[in-house]
Amino acid sequence: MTHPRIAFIGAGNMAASLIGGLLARGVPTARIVASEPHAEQRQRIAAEHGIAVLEDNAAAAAGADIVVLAVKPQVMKDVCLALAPALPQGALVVSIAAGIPCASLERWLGEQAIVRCMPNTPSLLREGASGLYANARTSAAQREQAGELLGAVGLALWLDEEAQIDAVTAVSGSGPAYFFLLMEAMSAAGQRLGLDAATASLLARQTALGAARMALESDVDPAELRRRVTSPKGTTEAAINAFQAGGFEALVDQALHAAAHRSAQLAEQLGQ
Ligand SMILES: NC(=O)C1=CN([C@@H]2O[C@H](COP(=O)(O)OP(=O)(O)OC[C@H]3O[C@@H](n4cnc5c(N)ncnc54)[C@H](OP(=O)(O)O)[C@@H]3O)[C@@H](O)[C@H]2O)C=CC1
Ligand SMILES: O=C(O)[C@@H]1CCC=N1
Repeated sequence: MTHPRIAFIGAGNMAASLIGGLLARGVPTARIVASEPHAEQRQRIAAEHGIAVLEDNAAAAAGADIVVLAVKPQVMKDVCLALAPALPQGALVVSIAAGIPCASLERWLGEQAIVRCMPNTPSLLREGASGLYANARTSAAQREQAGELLGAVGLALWLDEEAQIDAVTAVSGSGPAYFFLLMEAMSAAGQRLGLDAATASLLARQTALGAARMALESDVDPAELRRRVTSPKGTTEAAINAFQAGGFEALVDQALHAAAHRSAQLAEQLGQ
């Protein structure tokens, strides 16, 4: 199988997760290159993953079949304007930036096949979840290429409308952080209840893994799985009642709306 040549522009947290996941899937190191302005980060990523990490974005993009834009939304315009003349003919651009719409990328890069996607960091373990949206210039073969790229590191779902990316960002793009927050809070509470830090943390993390696997691997929906843990007048009921008295569902709703709103706001602020 011939692997496409993939260039990552920006080698930060999300790029490193995708790179790690792709390599674990068997993509040869020689097919992946990245660029990154800071020498220390270049050396770290190169040493960790065994790929070439260059200083110059244009040099990294040269000869690439897929150029993944993995810089922060705040620098995306400048990066695109500088990169535009160096984009290889026929290359597919994949943007993972929160907020930045395809129309802005097209304005900065020129007439270009662009897939906008929202991945998440569990891609590193090939347990990622991404939503993808392709602009009108993207061919069927390029859509397939993008689907394979993100599908190699986890679940990759195509979206009907670009605006849905804001919701994907709120649910799964930012989502790992919510579960980490819950693990932190459960671990801290466990310690206050008398467990040592290592035991409380391990119990919280393993329980998250077990619950996630049950929710994904059984035919039973999470609400029923929760009911099966919740004995009438038992300990779980006491905990769930406390969550609900504190407005847990409303708080989750509020948090996800804040994330989606921030994604739309980034488009307004940075997409011009
Ligand atoms: N982190 C996540 O979980 C997710 C992030 N994303 C998106 O991925 C993108 C990257 O986020 P994340 O990885 O968290 O951020 P990071 O800051 O970790 O990564 C961005 C990288 O780009 C580098 N960079 C800065 N300026 C340039 C430039 N001009 N050319 C090339 N590289 C540059 C940064 O270097 P330096 O730090 O030295 O300035 C940094 O290493 C964002 O657009 C974000 O919205 C999407 C989904 C999930
Ligand atoms: O926090 C952020 O803006 C990025 C996008 C999704 C996850 N991290």
